[in-house]
Amino acid sequence: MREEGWSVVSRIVIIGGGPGGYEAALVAAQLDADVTLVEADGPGGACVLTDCVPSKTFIASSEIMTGYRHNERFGIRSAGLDGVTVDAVAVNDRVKRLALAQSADIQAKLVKAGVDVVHGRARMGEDTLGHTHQVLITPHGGQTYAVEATTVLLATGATPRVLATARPDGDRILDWRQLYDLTELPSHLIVIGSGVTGAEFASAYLAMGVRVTLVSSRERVMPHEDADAAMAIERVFRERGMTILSQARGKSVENTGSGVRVTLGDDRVIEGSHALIAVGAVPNTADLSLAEYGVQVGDGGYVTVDRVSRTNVPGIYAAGDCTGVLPLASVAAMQGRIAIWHAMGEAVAPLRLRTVSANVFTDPELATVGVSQNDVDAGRVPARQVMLPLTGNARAKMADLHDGFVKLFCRPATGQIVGGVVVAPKASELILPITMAIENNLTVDQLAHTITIYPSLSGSIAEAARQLMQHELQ
Ligand SMILES: Cc1cc2nc3c(=O)[nH]c(=O)nc-3n(C[C@H](O)[C@H](O)[C@H](O)COP(=O)(O)OP(=O)(O)OC[C@H]3O[C@@H](n4cnc5c(N)ncnc54)[C@H](O)[C@@H]3O)c2cc1C
Ligand SMILES: NC(=O)c1ccc[n+]([C@@H]2O[C@H](COP(=O)([O-])OP(=O)(O)OC[C@H]3O[C@@H](n4cnc5c(N)ncnc54)[C@H](O)[C@@H]3O)[C@@H](O)[C@H]2O)c1
Repeated sequence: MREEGWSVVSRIVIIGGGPGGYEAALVAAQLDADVTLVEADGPGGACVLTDCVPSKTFIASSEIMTGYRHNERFGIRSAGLDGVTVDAVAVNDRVKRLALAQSADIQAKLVKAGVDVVHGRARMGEDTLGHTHQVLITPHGGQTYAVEATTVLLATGATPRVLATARPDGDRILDWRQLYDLTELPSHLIVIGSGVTGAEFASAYLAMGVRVTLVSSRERVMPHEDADAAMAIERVFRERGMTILSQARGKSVENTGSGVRVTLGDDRVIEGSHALIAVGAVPNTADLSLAEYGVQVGDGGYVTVDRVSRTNVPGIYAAGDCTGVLPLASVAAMQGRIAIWHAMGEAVAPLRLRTVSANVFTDPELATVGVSQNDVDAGRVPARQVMLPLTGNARAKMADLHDGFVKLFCRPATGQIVGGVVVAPKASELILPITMAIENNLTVDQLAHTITIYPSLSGSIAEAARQLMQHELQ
């Protein structure tokens, strides 16, 4: 804590107003720095305007449809899904309205904190080899001017990767940022790419009643996620009628005027009404004059940073998706805060990825934290583990949940919890106790002694811990 009356004035320029940039700006303002944030599209960045927030809002609408689909099983009779229609314009308007409102909230917060928010673009200027860095700022509709900054934070995010033979046209061939301009639901959506983005949209459109074909380049969907979890979710997708083409690559997509024709790597052709291209993202680092300034950029154009967000050039930091460290909003925000704390001489702990929890918002959801099955199987981390299906859980039975499980990993000798996976509705809310256990070095014994609500899905987390205790005694 600083003593009363102590203040620092420091010219900080932040390029990019997503979570990496705006959270950093708030920390800088709190520390009395003179801070300018330059954002091309709107406060909140792509996270709030086009990526994370809109997709989760769309998924919230799809969950309402899922509720209608299951009501008969609970003895609730309605006209069934026949009487339920999706007003695509209303759904998408809501998505865009909430995104803009969130962006406006962030703008207000930044202004109130004293951040100078510039709507425009910025890049590095001339390297004068002095103690400050020149940043060139071009406000929308204005003249370019230069600012000398003691600290620069690059937080420019990433953009959907484009396949040259399947360029999004905003009409029938779409990237995930163009989906919300559709005025009708697709009749048959072909999703190319089964990473987290592809899986989330495939799941949400399927729930909306859309016919979905998922083109998956690997043997299973979400190849970077826990294999048991990804296979459980793939099984649910198939049971609900999704067509999944495994080990298939989208080679080209053609807009035929009335639909799309997708040619796969093995020259098979599939037809649908629309195609969603979800084949990853590329960092927004090409237009920042980084090479001229000597800022090191690694494979794929990601800015190279250390665990306190420093680039190789003193005074220049980077945070978020432009660094490729772990493309999550939560990680971007922490990298940004760490950069400012470090730059302003505050006590700062280097970024720790060990306790970052992540969630895939499919139905059911998939949440993970800590060491993974791959780490254990490859012998990188010695661990004991248990995988407990939710089918035995009383609350799951009441809610008619058949798919899902809790998996826990702990140290063999001490029982210290080191990782976990939850596949369940709202797994994003259920992963927290495991995250807290890892963060605080708790053991399965301590977790098992925690009294949980009965009946509750979280009861299965304590139950999994109990099973690992029993295992220890054998
Ligand atoms: C479909 C989708 C869903 C996602 N869902 C989740 C989720 O549920 N949870 C989660 O944690 N993460 C999610 N993510 C990831 C998350 O959106 C990103 O990790 C996060 O946006 C990264 O924040 P950032 O600050 O690095 O960049 P961004 O949010 O991309 O913001 C960067 C901003 O910088 C601006 N910019 C770029 N260049 C310049 C320049 N030269 N001058 C001025 N401004 C510039 C850009 O216009 C952009 O607005 C999702 C991603 C996608 C694609
Ligand atoms: N809920 C969340 O937190 C959330 C949601 C979406 C994205 N994200 C973040 O964004 C990151 C990137 O995810 P993503 O899914 O956008 O990208 P990704 O790179 O993880 O997945 C893209 C997939 O497309 C495949 N692919 C590439 N070319 C293809 C082709 N021609 N045909 C078929 N498949 C092809 C790749 O093999 C890969 O599996 C994630 O790791 C995650 O951190 C997070």
